[in-house]
Amino acid sequence: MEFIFVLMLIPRSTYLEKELEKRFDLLKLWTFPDKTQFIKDHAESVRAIVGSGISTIDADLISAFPNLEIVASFSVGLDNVDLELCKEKEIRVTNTPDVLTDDVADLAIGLMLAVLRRLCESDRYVRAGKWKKGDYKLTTKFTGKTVGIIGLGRIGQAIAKRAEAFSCPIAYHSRSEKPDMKYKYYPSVAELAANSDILVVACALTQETRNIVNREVMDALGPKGVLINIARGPHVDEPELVSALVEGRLGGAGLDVYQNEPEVPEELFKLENVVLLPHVGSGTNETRKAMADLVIANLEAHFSNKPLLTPVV
Ligand SMILES: O=CC(=O)O
Repeated sequence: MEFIFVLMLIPRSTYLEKELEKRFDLLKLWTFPDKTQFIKDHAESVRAIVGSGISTIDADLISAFPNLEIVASFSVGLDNVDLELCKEKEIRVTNTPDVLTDDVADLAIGLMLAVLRRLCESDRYVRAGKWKKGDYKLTTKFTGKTVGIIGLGRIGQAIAKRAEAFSCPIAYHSRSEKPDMKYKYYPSVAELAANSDILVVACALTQETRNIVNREVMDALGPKGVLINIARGPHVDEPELVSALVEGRLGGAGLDVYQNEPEVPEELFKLENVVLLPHVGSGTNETRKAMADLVIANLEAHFSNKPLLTPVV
């Protein structure tokens, strides 16, 4: 497909870049030192933007390209895209659901095990030669713990299925009860937290779910409770989380996402009951390739006037 200008905002996948280059005229924003000049020069030509889940696609960016037809995001989350404006301007939006569900759910379970069984800390113990001086301390059992999930969408359900294999009772909170689900529903997040050993954030980030894990929720989870966040940093009141962990009001946390990535509150670096990952939920070779293929398939469908594979708008 020649002379279709596609703008990629940040480098996320060399495979995606190469495959896009085979099919479109790819413009890589990060390679242009003067972004304002770049936008002036290419305002009329850009017909597609490839987003990434972490790059902001707001009113300013959208309005800078009057011939923009589609935003194809290399992510499932679209909280960084102004969806309302896209709707208004009839700009199509796609994301990459399903293909990353397993990886993100696997990682959530990995974080639960890592926090409760202190996997990272005991690895550091061996590497530092401390084992020769004595055994590592006892940790906390995972099997059978009650797992509370905020958001029982695709990823929430995949986490529930995996946790069930560890004999964990499952409970959840979502906007409304899902009658076809056998898990216990709590209409409030604080109630869910009070009745869970491990609380997992697995919902989309929206105005309603921003700071859904606040001080009240952390206090309800309590000094033995563990918070896992594989969704988005702004779901959690981060300064409150740091205080709760530092003061021992919360038992531990496994985090893949933060409010201001790649910044991570340094107070957390000292805590053994915290496992910190650099936003790698979908970060496997297999899944990132599948996500890239889906981005490309959506763009190809759009520019061949075929139905989009994973349309959101
Ligand atoms: O965070 C990653 C995604 O939304 O896919």
